[in-house]
Amino acid sequence: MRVTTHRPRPTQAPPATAAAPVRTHDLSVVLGSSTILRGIDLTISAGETVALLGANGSGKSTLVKSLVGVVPIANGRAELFGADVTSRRVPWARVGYVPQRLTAAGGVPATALEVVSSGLLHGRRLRLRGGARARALAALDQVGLADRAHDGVHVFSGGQQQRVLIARALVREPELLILDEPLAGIDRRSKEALAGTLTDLRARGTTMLIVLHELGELAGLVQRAVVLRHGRVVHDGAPPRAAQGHDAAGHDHVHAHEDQADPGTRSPDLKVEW
Ligand SMILES: Nc1ncnc2c1ncn2[C@@H]1O[C@H](COP(=O)(O)OP(=O)(O)OP(=O)(O)O)[C@@H](O)[C@H]1O
Repeated sequence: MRVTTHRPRPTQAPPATAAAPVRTHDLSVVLGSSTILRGIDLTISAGETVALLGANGSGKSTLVKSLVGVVPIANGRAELFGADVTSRRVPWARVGYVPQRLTAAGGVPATALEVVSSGLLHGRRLRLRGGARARALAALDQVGLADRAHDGVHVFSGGQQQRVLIARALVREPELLILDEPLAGIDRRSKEALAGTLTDLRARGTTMLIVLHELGELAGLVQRAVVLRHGRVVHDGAPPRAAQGHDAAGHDHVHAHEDQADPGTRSPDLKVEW
């Protein structure tokens, strides 16, 4: 069943004066006694699709968490749509965020429609408005799960649960979508469905920041890659090509871990494996 009730997004470019969806300046994050991010300068303009890449522990999740205010900023600043993320001015209704490795079920029996509808609730709105059901169905349709709307998410596969959570972020029709490892641990069919969803969103002008371990199914979608190593940006530009043989069946995807890599002895071409 295809439900096509979502409202078309205007396609015209934002005014030249519009604040960038994401901007950081000299951003540093300290967790415990460790400096996790150092001097991050990053601007993402409206409509861009940016991959945030890097080895395990390089700071990717910490960076997106600092953008959505989940971890404190030690130095510098981060802004969403021109509003400092530590202020009350952030237009959260314009932002969708799906954290890493969160299941939709959470031990609570709920249907996919209920989980997605909850995305329309927030601090000041604890009751759903008219039209919420149609919007939730449309968001489920965007991730290819409209026909499973009334099924309990506890019976869904990991990939389907991930798609429900993405639908929960999409139901508010965010202008900025931040996804942390959306492809991790999901089956190939779900990956392809997700790639299709994100391609549609890009066509509608949604700005996307996607944390990825490797480009994989999203290689054709990503326009720009920001690569972190040891909490610093070491590349910001064209997406890298996959390492030779990385896509081959049987490749074991062994990746260097930041904690294990010794900067003094690392070979020059052991940059970040994706
Ligand atoms: N709450 C915390 N307290 C102390 N250190 C932390 C905390 N959270 C994360 N770290 C450390 O910060 C570093 C960066 O972690 P982060 O999760 O941002 O990396 P990542 O690039 O997203 O890795 P992965 O690809 O494995 O998800 C790691 O060394 C991690 O152990």
